Amino acid sequence: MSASVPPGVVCEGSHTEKHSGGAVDGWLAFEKVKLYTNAFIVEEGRILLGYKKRGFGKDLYNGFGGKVEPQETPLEAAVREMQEEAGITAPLKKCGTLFFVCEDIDHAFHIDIFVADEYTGAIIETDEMRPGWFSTSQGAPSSELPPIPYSRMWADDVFWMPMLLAGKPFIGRADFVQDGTMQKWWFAEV
Ligand SMILES: Nc1nc2c([nH]c(=O)n2[C@H]2C[C@H](O)[C@@H](COP(=O)(O)OP(=O)(O)OP(=O)(O)O)O2)c(=O)[nH]1
Repeated sequence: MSASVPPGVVCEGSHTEKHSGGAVDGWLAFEKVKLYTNAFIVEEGRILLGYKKRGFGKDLYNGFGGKVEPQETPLEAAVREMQEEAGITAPLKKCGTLFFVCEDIDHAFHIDIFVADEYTGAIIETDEMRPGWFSTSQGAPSSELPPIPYSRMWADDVFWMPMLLAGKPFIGRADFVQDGTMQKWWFAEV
């Protein structure tokens, strides 16, 4: 199916809507868009997340990422951020794109999401992130790792993370109001 996608979401081919909802009809308005990255290591039934120690998204678990600098491609930025925030180098591949709008921030976030199934280097805690492994097989009694902590992640992640883990490319948008509530969302496989 290829029905229209939310404003800000770019979809060149066809897509299949997977999740949508929210308490309001309209999407939040935005003027400027800034480019960001977010990257994950997924290997052998586990995923590397970082507990964000400061700044935007403080106290939430997330992938490793940040702003794309003017001279960089999103892939270069994703590799750099992974090195800066977790100390490792990974052959990242793009797996999705997220458009994120916060009522109290003057720009929208275009976030390219990357994943790799291997890395080199030693994982380290940094000033920004405390990395840790989580089980990707939710509820599997044999796993010694904790399950993915969705209740301590951005509220939209539970919708697209299963597509990332299944290796299915995805797009989506989530709007948040000032108190941190997600007020509208839409996600699709592409
Ligand atoms: N999982 C998830 N990540 C999100 C959402 N919204 C959102 O901005 N992010 C990510 C994108 C970026 O990786 C990160 C925001 O970047 P940041 O605030 O760390 O960027 P920054 O400019 O401070 O970073 P830096 O370049 O200085 O390292 O949060 C979301 O809804 N879910």
